Amino acid sequence: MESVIVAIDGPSGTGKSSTSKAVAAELGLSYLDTGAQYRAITWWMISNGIDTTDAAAIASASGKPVIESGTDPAAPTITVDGADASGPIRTQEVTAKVSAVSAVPEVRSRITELQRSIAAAAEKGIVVEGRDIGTTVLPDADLKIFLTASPEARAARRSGELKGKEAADLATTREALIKRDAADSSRKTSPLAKADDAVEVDTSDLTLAQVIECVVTLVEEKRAVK
Ligand SMILES: Nc1ncnc2c1ncn2[C@@H]1O[C@H](COP(=O)(O)OP(=O)(O)OP(=O)(O)O)[C@@H](O)[C@H]1O
Ligand SMILES: Nc1ccn([C@H]2C[C@H](O)[C@@H](COP(=O)(O)O)O2)c(=O)n1
Repeated sequence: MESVIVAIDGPSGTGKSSTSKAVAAELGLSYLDTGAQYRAITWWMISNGIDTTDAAAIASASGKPVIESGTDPAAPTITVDGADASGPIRTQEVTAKVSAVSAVPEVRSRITELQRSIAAAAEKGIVVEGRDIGTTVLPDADLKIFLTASPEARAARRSGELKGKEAADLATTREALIKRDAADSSRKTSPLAKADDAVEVDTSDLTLAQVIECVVTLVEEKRAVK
């Protein structure tokens, strides 16, 4: 079977990670969570005392951390300077600061290069999820999907996830999602955007299983005509 490259983009909480992992596992493909890489570099900046509001300081430190991503969809990994970063990158502090760090052009060019080399090394193909995969990172992807969902649906999903941990009420969660999407969509360098040739899937009223089935079908259709 020929290798296939699938780009899945969309705002926060639309189901990119859950869908991409499941589709990759079902089709025997690799999986890359590019948001985890931006979170990892943000965590490194915070841990190393870099002011995350100072774009020049972020730019000059951006080449320092060594970020590695494991692409097995059953057990994706992320390390920074050899240490497991999968827990620390999910804190509210990282979530609040990741948009500012990922807007710095030097950060984006470094992480984009890393993403392209990982995709090129995936022999059977890969599902890569993020914000600018179809537009900038892999503009020649075989299939581009843009997932959307209403802010209400996305906030409800996130609140369900956070229950008992760093729980916030629904309205606060909704506002935080909207604020992060606005920052990610309005930055100058490769903003969150739908590629012209992407297939848009509104997941608001679909179960996760339905979204997975829809994307698997789209990949299989692409493979059949390759
Ligand atoms: N169609 C769906 N119906 C109900 N819940 C869903 C659906 N898709 C995803 N979820 C749930 O919503 C939450 C967010 O999903 P996921 O992390 O995959 O989104 P995401 O787009 O990758 O978000 P982010 O960009 O913030 O990482 C998870 O708890 C997931 O199980
Ligand atoms: N291709 C990407 C992926 C992610 N980012 C930034 C913007 C997001 O707010 C942040 C965290 O992503 P998440 O873990 O929520 O998917 O990372 C980006 O700029 N480009």
